[in-house]
Amino acid sequence: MVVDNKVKEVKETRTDFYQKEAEEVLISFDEDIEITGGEVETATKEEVREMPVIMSIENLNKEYSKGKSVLKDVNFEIKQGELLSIIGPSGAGKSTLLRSINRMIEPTSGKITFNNEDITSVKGRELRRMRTNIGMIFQHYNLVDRLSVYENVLHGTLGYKNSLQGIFSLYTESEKEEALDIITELGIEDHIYKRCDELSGGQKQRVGIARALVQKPKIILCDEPIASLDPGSSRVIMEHLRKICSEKGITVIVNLHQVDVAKNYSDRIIGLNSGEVVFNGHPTEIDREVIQSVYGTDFDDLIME
Ligand SMILES: Nc1ncnc2c1ncn2[C@@H]1O[C@H](COP(=O)(O)OP(=O)(O)OP(=O)(O)O)[C@@H](O)[C@H]1O
Repeated sequence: MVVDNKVKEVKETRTDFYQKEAEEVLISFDEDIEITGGEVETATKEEVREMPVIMSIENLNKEYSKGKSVLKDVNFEIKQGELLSIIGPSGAGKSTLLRSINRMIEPTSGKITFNNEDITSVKGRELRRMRTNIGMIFQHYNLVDRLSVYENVLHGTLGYKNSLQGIFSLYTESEKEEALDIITELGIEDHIYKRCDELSGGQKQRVGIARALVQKPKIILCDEPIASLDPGSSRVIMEHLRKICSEKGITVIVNLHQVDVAKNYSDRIIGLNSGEVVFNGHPTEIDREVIQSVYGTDFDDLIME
């Protein structure tokens, strides 16, 4: 009886949480939120269709524990040079999906093809080579706090070095020049010799982007890049990501909680609900009905056993 009451209480609390999240998404969708700023140039549906495919995800499944699928038969293509946002409620599987793309998380089954090469089970040197092509930025930045901005950015080149060069942080003149150019592009050149723990969140995230860029990636994965930032800093970060995509032709994939931000900056949006792709389309196709399907939840599925 005590256990039954506890389960009921947990169920009600979690149901309230997800209902509140869905309501907040709908409210922010209806309002003009500060983060989105002014007009942003994104690709039309036709332009996205014309972009070449850089990666294919086929029948991707992930189970952390046997029989409990977190990703369920996920299928979609990623285009070269698009900004693709992944939206969905907490626990939908956004991080799992993003981290499966560079194999930080091993999928349980399915296939990932990158530049026509099956990367689902590559190992060792091949896996490292594949990862140099895929940069990543994180919600909590993942920088080395006691090192300077410059050193953190130069760390992005480590994927190209042997372990001895890496240990002694041996960087070439051209790597240093390039890092400097990228730091300047991101507007953090005044802080170049500062330790990263002296920076604001928005500045730290720009260091994270610069570190990903020196890696010369073809794809940048961004796991909730603005979740810890205020609206002003969030806008700066989204504008940089948009620019990287439009001007450098790098594919940017962003996990986002804010539908209005996804709608404003993306060329395409994928909606995940309980590990399934329930929407894959152009931002202009997002309406209240789509939001309900992405954020509507079968609450019984969310109860921990
Ligand atoms: N390492 C892990 N071991 C076991 N279960 C996990 C692990 N990582 C995530 N999960 C579970 O997988 C599901 C999807 O989690 P994931 O973090 O991918 O979702 P998300 O959509 O990114 O959520 P959020 O928006 O809250 O970050 C959740 O139920 C989560 O509890």
